[in-house]
Amino acid sequence: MRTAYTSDQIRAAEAALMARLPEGTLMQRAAAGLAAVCARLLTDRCGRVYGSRVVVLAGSGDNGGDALYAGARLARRGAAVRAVLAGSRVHREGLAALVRAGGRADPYAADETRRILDRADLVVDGLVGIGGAGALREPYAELADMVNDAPGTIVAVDVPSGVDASTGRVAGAAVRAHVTVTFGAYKTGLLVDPGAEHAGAVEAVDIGLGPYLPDPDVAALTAADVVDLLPRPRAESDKYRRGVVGIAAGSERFTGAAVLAVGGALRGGVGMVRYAGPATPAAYVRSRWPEAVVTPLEHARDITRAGRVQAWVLGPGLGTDDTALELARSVLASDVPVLMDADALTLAAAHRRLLHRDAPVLITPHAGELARLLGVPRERIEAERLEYARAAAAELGVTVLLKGSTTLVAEQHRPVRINTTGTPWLAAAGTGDVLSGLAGALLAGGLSCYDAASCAAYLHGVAGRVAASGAPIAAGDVAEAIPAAVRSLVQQDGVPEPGTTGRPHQVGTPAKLKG
Ligand SMILES: NC(=O)C1=CN([C@@H]2O[C@H](COP(=O)(O)OP(=O)(O)OC[C@H]3O[C@@H](n4cnc5c(N)ncnc54)[C@H](O)[C@@H]3O)[C@@H](O)[C@H]2O)[C@@H](O)CC1
Ligand SMILES: Nc1ncnc2c1ncn2[C@@H]1O[C@H](COP(=O)(O)OP(=O)(O)O)[C@@H](O)[C@H]1O
Ligand SMILES: [K+]
Repeated sequence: MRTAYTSDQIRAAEAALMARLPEGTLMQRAAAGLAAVCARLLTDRCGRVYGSRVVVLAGSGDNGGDALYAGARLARRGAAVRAVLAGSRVHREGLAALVRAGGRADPYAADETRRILDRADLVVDGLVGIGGAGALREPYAELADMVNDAPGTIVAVDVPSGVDASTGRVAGAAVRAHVTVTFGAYKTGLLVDPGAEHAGAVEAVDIGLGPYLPDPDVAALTAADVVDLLPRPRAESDKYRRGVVGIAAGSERFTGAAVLAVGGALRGGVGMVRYAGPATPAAYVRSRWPEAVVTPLEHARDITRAGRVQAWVLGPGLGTDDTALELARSVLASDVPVLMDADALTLAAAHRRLLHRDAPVLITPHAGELARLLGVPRERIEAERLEYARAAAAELGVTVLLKGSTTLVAEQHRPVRINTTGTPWLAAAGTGDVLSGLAGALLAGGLSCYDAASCAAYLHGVAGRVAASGAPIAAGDVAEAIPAAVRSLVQQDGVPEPGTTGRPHQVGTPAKLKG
C-alpha cells in the first residue's frame, strides 16, 4: 500500500523526529536525496553533471533552503548553478553553502531569469513546499509560468509550487514538474488531480520519518495489494460459490450500456452473470454474450425471476422514466450489495430515499453525477475532488467511487483510496459501464464495497493502458483487456505503480506535452 499524508501530519512527524536530531540534519538528508535525483537526471540528459546548467528557484522558506543546499551539492560536482532568489527573504545558510560551492545567486529579475531558464538543462523548483497556502502570489505565479515554458527538465522540491500539498488543489498558476522529489512520505496532493498531474513522476526520499507517521490520510493500492485482494477460484469452487452478479441496466433507447456492463462483469472473476432488463437490450446482451443468463423483464416486479445474486449493478443506460424508477426500487429492495451508476444516480438525485437501505451501497459517479447528487456545481467537484468524495460518503452514508483522471474511493472512517493507473484514453463513452460491471463482479465475489471499488478502479486503469498502448480504444476493448491486466499484475510484468510511473510521462519532454 502506498500511503500519503497531509502537510499537518508531515509537520507533526517532522517535529517529533527533529527533536531527536541535531539541527539541520533533516534538511541535509532532504538536500542530499534531491541532489542525487538531479544528478541522475542531468546524467541522463547531458551525459554528466560536470558542465551542465542548473537554475535553482529559491523561495523564502525551508523549501528554498532544500533547493539551495542541493544546488550547492551539484555545484561541487561541476554544474554551473544559478539561483534565483524570488522571496522577500532567503534561507541564509543554504545561500551561503551555494556561494561557497561556486554557485551564483541573484534576486529575481524577469528578463534575466527568463534568459537563464531558456538555457537551463535542469530547473529546481524550491519556491514553496508544504508551507504554501492559497494561490501563488507574485512574483511566484509569473515564475511558475516561465518555468513551465522552459525547455529543461523540471524538478519540484517536495511538491510542485502552487499545488496544495494536502489536497492536490491548484488555485492559479502552478509548476508542472517532470519529477517531484518528496521528503519523508508522499503528500496527498501528489496523488490527487490536478496536483498529481502537476507532479509528474514522484520519487520519495527517506529522511527517517517512518516511525513518526500517523495513520495515513489517503492510500493507493499497489499491484501486490490488488493481487492479494482479488477473489481466486479454488479446487472446491463452483460457479455459485464464486459469486453471481446481477446486472440491471439498459433500456429500449440505451442498449450498449447493458452490453458493456455485462462485458465488464464477465471478466471480473464471478461464476455467473445474470442480466435482467427490457426486451431489446436483453436481446443484444444475449446475442453478444452467450455466457450471460438473460431474463427479459416486462415489469419491474419480475426482477425476482432473474434468480439469486450476491450483488447487483444498477443503472447504466437504464433511463430515468417511471419504469426505470420502479426497477431501481425493486433492485434496491433486495438484501444484497448494490452498485449504483449512471441513471441510477440521476434517479437518486431526485429521490434521495433510494440510497437508504440496510445492505451496502456503492455509488460510482463522475463529477457531473456527483454534482447532481450533492447539489453543487460540477466545477467545484472537479476542483476539490478529494473533499467532495469524502463529503459524499459522509452525507449519503454510502461508499463513493468518484471517477476521473484519478479515481477516488471514499468511505466513512477509512483513508480515501486513490487510483492513478488509468490513462486519458479511457475518456471514451461506455468505459464507465465496463467499470461498473467489473466492480459489481468483485462485490459479488465477496469483496467489501471499499475493496471492490478500489480493485476495480486499479484493474480498469491497467486494462485501459493494456488496451490502448498509445492508440485510441473503444469501451469494449477495455473489457476484453481485463484478463491481460490481471495477468500483468500476477506476473508483476511492467505494472506501473500508482504515483510513480503510473501516468504517461517522459523526463525531458516539455511539460505541456505531458499526458
Ligand atoms: N520541517 C522539516 O523538518 C523539513 C522541511 N523540509 C522542507 O521545508 C519545506 C517546508 O518549509 P516551510 O515551512 O519553511 O514552508 P515553505 O518553504 O514550503 O513555504 C513557506 C514560505 O512560502 C511563502 N508562501 C506560502 N504560500 C505562498 C503563496 N501562495 N505564494 C507565495 N509565497 C507563499 C511563505 O510566506 C513562506 O515564506 C518542506 O516542503 C520541505 O521542502 C525539508 O528540508 C525536510 C525537513
Ligand atoms: N482523463 C482521464 N484519465 C484517466 N481516466 C479517465 C479520464 N477521463 C475519464 N476516465 C475514466 O474513464 C471512465 C469514464 O466513465 P464515465 O464518465 O462513466 O463514462 P461512460 O458513462 O460513458 O461510461 C471512468 O472510469 C474514468 O475514471
Ligand atoms: K516546490
